[in-house]
Amino acid sequence: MESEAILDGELGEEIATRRRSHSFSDDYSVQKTNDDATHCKAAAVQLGYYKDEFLNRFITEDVIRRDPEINIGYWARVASISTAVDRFVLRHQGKCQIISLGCGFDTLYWRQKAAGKHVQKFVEVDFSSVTARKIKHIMKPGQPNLVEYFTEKPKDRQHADLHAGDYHLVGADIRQWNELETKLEACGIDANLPTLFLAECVFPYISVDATDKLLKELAEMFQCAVFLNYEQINVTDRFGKIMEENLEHRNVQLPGFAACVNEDTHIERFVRNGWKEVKVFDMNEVYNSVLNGETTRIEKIEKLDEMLLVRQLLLHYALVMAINDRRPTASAEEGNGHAAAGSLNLFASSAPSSQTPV
Ligand SMILES: C[S@@+](CC[C@H](N)C(=O)[O-])C[C@H]1O[C@@H](n2cnc3c(N)ncnc32)[C@H](O)[C@@H]1O
Repeated sequence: MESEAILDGELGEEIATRRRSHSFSDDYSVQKTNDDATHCKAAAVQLGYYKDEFLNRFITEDVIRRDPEINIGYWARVASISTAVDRFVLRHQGKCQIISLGCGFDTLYWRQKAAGKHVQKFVEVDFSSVTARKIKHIMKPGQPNLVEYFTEKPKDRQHADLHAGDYHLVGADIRQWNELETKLEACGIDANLPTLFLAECVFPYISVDATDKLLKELAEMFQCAVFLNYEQINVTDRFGKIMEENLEHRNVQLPGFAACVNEDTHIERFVRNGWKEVKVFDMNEVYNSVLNGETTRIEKIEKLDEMLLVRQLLLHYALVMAINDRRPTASAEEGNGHAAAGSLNLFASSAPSSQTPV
């Protein structure tokens, strides 16, 4: 029972209304973070940090130029996630599914398809107000035609859900497990198929309890899953505090920051919710190893001669990789599309594993 339900009469009604409007305004500010992320990515694309021919389809306003360290930060974010996703898809030869939680206007599905990389199902989830806007952009006329990439003609349900063969976009609050589970079922998700979950700058906006519940349910439901979580780390130092204050000025609360204190807090969150192996890669480490084939080009784009600010920014973001493989064949040799659990670390070949595997 909701706590306000035990207060009857006018007082109960007033408290209920105040609580609802507070939570709506918080959620609205959180949803706006998607616009910011989309615009920052577009600014990096415009300067040539990376290619994304699809992003413009989701932009309706002028893109403002950002500082070089922000552009590099966004490039590193997109490039590292794409690298990990590519390796997962290749390892499973496409016999897998991807579920992106808090997807915003991300274009990963189209970038993957344009590069000839297919998975059996690609599901994106966000608040229904965000997915409804994304659907409008997907369906509007113009080039490139986003609908052409789907394996089936799109069916739009209640303006916030879209089902189109290999692509699904659904509106759900990921803090509400029952709602999310129902939506995943409507997409025809197969809990026995290797599954990659993505959360790119999403969990900071969600309470640790709610994220715990979500991670636990996913670990129980899926037989073989990898979770890629990109978000802040080292948030209790001066830089981290400034980052938090900046967001709070925009009315964005960060209840999930408690799990972003250091590597241990990131690892513990997954472990206590049933994920078997967890690794944390801080973005400096990723920049120096996984991405080092491109960094010379990247640093030339805006003729960066001072890397201090970039380093400081990267020190405050991490890519967390968690694995949970409960298939009976999990310990078997790789083959027939069944990769062993330990080999699912998607940076294994290129990043030193200085973190303690769990
Ligand atoms: C900073 S944006 C990132 C968007 C996208 N992942 C990216 O990196 O471009 C955070 C996204 O998480 C979504 N989000 C936050 N809390 C959510 C929740 N409880 N349920 C569904 N989506 C949520 C927001 O609506 C927003 O689109």
